[in-house]
Parts: sequence; structure tokens; C-alpha cells
Amino acid sequence: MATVSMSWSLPTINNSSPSHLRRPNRLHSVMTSASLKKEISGVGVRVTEGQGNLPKVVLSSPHGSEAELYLFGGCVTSWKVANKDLLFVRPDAVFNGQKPISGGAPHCFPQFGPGPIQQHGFARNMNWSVVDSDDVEGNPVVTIELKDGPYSRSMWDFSFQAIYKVILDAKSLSTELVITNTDKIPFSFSTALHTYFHAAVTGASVRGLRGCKTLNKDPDPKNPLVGKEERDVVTFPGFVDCVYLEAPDELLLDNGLGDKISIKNSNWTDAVLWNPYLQMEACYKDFVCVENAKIEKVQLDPEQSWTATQLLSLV
Ligand SMILES: O=P(O)(O)OC[C@H]1O[C@H](O)[C@H](O)[C@@H](O)[C@@H]1O
Repeated sequence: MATVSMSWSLPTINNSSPSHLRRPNRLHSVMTSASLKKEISGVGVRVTEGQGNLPKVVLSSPHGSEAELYLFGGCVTSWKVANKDLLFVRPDAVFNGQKPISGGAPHCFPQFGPGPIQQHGFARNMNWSVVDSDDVEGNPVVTIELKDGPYSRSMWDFSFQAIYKVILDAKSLSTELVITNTDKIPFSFSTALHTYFHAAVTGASVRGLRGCKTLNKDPDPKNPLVGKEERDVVTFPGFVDCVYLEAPDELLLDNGLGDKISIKNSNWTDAVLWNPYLQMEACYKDFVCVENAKIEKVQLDPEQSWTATQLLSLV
């Protein structure tokens, strides 16, 4: 296991009970944007209609940064600092409430990659709901929730709750994911935040992975090659699809566009780098995926929770 260091922490909203248990602004999963608009209360948090008429939460910080999150998939699709979007949504992304949104930071849950259920699980194509919105020292915060329903039960027959808190600061975006077993029997899952960063692929690089055990899915995703990363600076010279086990709690992405982004985490023990190269000829030059992941399954007994945090900051 990688050592988890909490050199930073998510601010706690001023309330006595744990954030994942509080529901001051409890909303329902099936609702119109109009009803959401009335109930959202945090400063700098508003709900609007996004592409495909899907409800979209917009976070605006007093420092001028902005983030957008679709309730479909619980997917942060945009994080802008000084009007520059540091995330990327693929041009082939669809916003139809059926297919996952291909871009931003989709959730892979309860399975990363291929396996017994659909690729990357179902959390990225279900409707999440807003349970809380607030501001911490002026920074907008939104908390959303996903629970099991007939659709998830049809492929993964467990009762669960996922709570995802997103906080925008001047130059950072932090998230906290809490998965709770609300069933009467244990379950296990793998998960990831499949973040697409806007990049110039030829100039992009990631530092911090040297020494990690690798599972290289190129050339055969079903039989990954086990290896060890020897490079200080990992680049994207062609097709890249590689899992890094027990990655450190901070990586540094140079997006090749003049920005350096620190990617810190707690409890996301693994990382994945992905660029599809010529498989996506129309857009591969414009992004790289640097994913915080939990590849080895987390086992949760009834009432147990697993929490992981991520802090993206422009340095
Ligand atoms: O096309 P998607 O289902 O969104 O998956 C896109 C990619 O996600 C991850 O990075 C996996 O490691 C890749 O093997 C996969 O191709």
C-alpha cells in the first residue's frame, strides 16, 4: 500500500455530523433544473441547464475560477482558472443521459476497466442528486450522491451510497468520494476518477511515477505486462494505457500548454495514464488522462465506508 499523507485536507462544512450523513438541502434524484435552482443555497453554486438539457451545477469562486459538474454521471466537465479550461471533453462526447460523458472527470465505479459488468461500471451513466451546497470561506462547495437503483441492481445487486464533495478554490479543485456499504452483506469494488486534462500531447509529461510497479495494457489489455517504471518523466509518444500500482500521493502533470498541475490524493492508491493516440485521431493530441484509481478491490462490510480525496492545483 502506498503511504497516505494528508498534508492537506478538505475543509469541513460547519456542521456537527459527518458531511456524508448531513442532508440540509436534501434533494431528490429525479427533478427538474427549475426545482433544483430554488433549493441550491451555497454562494457561488447554481444549477443550470447544460448540454442535452441535462442539469449542470456551476461553481464560481470569488477569485474568478469556475467549475461545472453534470449530475448525469456526477461528472466534473470543466475547471477553469483565469478562463482557461484545464480539463478536456472529447469532441465525440454525447450529452443524452444514456451514454457516459466522455471527458472531464468521470467516475469508474464499482469496476475499473472491463470485467463482469460494463466497462468502468455504472456510476458514470446514472443520475446523481445534489444533497448539499455551501461555501467554505467563500469557496463554493457542492455535495452529490448516488444510490443503488433498479439499473445498478440489474448488474451489481448491492445497496450502496456514494457521496462526492467538490470544492473550488482560486487555483484548485478538490474532491472527496465516500463509498458506504448500506447493504446487509459485504461487497467489493474497484474505482477511478478518469480525469481528462487538456494538453498538447507531444509536450505533456507526468512526474512522480518512477519506481512504481506497472501493468501495461499495451499491446494486450486483457494480459497486461508487469513491469517497473524507470523514467522520472513519463511522456506520451504514442498509444499509452498503463496502470501504476501504489503510486505516490502527488504527481505533477505538465500539460505542454504552459501549465503545471499538481495531482495530490489520499487513498487513491494507484494511477493510470491513458492516451488513445490514433484510435481517436480527431482529438488525441489535445488531452491526456491521468487517473487516480483504486485497482485492487476494496472490500466493505455492512455500514463500512471508504474515503478517497483528490486535490488538483495549478502550481
Ligand atoms: O472508452 P472508455 O470506456 O471511456 O475507456 C477509456 C480508457 O479508460 C482507461 O484509461 C482504461 O485504462 C483504458 O483501457 C480505456 O480504453
